[in-house]
Amino acid sequence: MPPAIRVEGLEKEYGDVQALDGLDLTVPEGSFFGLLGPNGAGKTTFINVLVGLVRKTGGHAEVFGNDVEDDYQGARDAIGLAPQEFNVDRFFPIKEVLHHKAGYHGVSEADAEKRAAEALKRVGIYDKRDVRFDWLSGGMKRRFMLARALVTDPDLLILDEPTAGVDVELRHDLWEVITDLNDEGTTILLTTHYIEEAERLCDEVAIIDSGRKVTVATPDELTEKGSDTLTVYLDAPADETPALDDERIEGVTVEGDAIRVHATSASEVVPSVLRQLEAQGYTPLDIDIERTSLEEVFVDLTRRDDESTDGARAEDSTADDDASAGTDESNGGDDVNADGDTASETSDDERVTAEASR
Ligand SMILES: Nc1ncnc2c1ncn2[C@@H]1O[C@H](COP(=O)(O)OP(=O)(O)OP(=O)(O)O)[C@@H](O)[C@H]1O
Repeated sequence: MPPAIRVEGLEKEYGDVQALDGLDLTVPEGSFFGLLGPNGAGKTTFINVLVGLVRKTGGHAEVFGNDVEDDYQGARDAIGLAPQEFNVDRFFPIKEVLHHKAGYHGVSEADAEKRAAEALKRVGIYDKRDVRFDWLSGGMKRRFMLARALVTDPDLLILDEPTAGVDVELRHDLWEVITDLNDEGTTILLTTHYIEEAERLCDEVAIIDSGRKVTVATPDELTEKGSDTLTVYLDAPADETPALDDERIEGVTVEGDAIRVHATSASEVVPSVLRQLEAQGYTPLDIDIERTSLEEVFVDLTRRDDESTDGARAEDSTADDDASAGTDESNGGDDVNADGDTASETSDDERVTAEASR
């Protein structure tokens, strides 16, 4: 069985902007895979290439072995996408929006109805089935986006910041729904700015920056890349930095009565540090261990040193709005299916492309 996603040397240029710059990534079937990256890293562009909303300018991309361009329908039918934007037809009851969506992907009329009901039940808004999208609350809209992604019973569920701006309770509800789906075998690709979300849910995380992969690892492996801080509080201020001999120690600093020891795993060096301090005449009273968070590792791995960064990001932010809607302005709107989709899909993801490129 081919992997859920395999991309090699993937490139996308928007005029002068290199949104994807030789991205290599493999998402195994059945995994819960997180995609992290700072604003403008290329996450949405990557997703849009997979679902056929943006045409790549180089490299190779396939979904369950289907080339995203040469076998667009095969790739697209395997994917359920919950995009960042609420790109939903607002004039129909939500159950009809789901029927249309299922029908577009070849699901029969009778099955479409059943699937729509199941999807709405799963996300907890079945009682709202006759309501138009606009009349749903913000939280229900987020639930609906997930239902719409599920209605085709996809093998690969792509969630682009599914919990952005939702309250804690809904976030936990959505986590439960997607965790259940993953347990049932659905591969999940999740982009998020909530590091805690990636840490809790994902079995593997890819960090991308400037359109390239920085690293792929489990959340645990990533946090191990950072260093912890062990603080030892003494009975009196230290006059000088004690010499601590242990190859696991990366650095020692002193601040009054606090000695801070940086090490890959602070808890492992506690006995050795205390023993050495006591041998040098210090009296430790208390200790505190601060573990590196995935967030710190992430910031470290994606930190940009040059000062031009802020300016570059500021410019990015306007284009980002377009990116998330799947348009492709600088290329004159060369999206793969901006024009190619039938009316039955015009209420869906691809309609946005057409609208946005007007
Ligand atoms: N339609 C477009 N036209 C021109 N430039 C674009 C377009 N879409 C995206 N870009 C640029 O491509 C780069 C990658 O954008 P993309 O939206 O894919 O990043 P992202 O990682 O999804 O960001 P965010 O986390 O802010 O959603 C950015 O520099 C962005 O400005």
